Amino acid sequence: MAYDLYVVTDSEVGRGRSHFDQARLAVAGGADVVQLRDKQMCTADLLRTARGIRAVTSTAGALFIVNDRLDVALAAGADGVHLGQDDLPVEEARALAPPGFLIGVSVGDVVEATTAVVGGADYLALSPTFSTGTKADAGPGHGLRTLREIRSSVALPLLGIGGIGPENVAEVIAAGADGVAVVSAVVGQEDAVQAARRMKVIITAAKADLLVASGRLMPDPVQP
Ligand SMILES: Cc1ncc(COP(=O)(O)OP(=O)(O)O)c(N)n1
Ligand SMILES: Cc1ncsc1CCOP(=O)(O)O
Ligand SMILES: [Mg+2]
Repeated sequence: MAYDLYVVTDSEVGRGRSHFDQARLAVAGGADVVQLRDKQMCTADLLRTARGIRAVTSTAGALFIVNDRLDVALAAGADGVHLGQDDLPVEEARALAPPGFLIGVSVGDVVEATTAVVGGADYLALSPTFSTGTKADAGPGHGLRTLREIRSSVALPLLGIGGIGPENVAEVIAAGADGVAVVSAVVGQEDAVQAARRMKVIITAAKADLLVASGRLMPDPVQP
């Protein structure tokens, strides 16, 4: 399961585009995962939107995650749900979800990370990794030292989220993240497809650098 580039939709940052259009552009640019995140829509609209994004992500071979709402995720046939520390506890979601349904959990330290693992999480997101203007209540960034600590404590896929863009994504991967979740770096850009492609290129190169450094991949030969 690839989590390299995980794009979260946002009605305020998304330049007036619908969640569906943000998702369509994200997958056209190579996003591996799309999350529908909306705190304002009524449940019926959220479900209609989720069904549309389910279709476009399935066609593209990308994963589809719904933020907060296990009920909507299940009704739309999403691949999973993302839960924060104040949302439905992961063990409750696990008990309700069918086998194979993905549950992601936001964590801020090693204790929250190990608790989420015990509760049955499938992936973790260090939230926020850096400070961000996109989520008003996100608080200060936990930073790369915390990311490294979590990486060395848990084996689950680990994402960075918050304040990540082309300028710092390679550092986040080098610190041990399996991928990054972004809002403004993709859906906030005028050319969201190109922005996603650029992020993917940087992530892929950063992962290749790590493999070379670990001796598991031969470097490209230097051209004469
Ligand atoms: C991939 C990912 N990581 C973190 C979050 C934040 O979740 P949460 O802390 O529950 O905050 P809200 O997004 O619900 O405001 C996320 N949504 N996705
Ligand atoms: C949804 C969310 N959860 C933690 S930070 C964040 C917003 C990240 O937005 P950006 O990528 O624009 O910093
Ligand atoms: Mg939440």
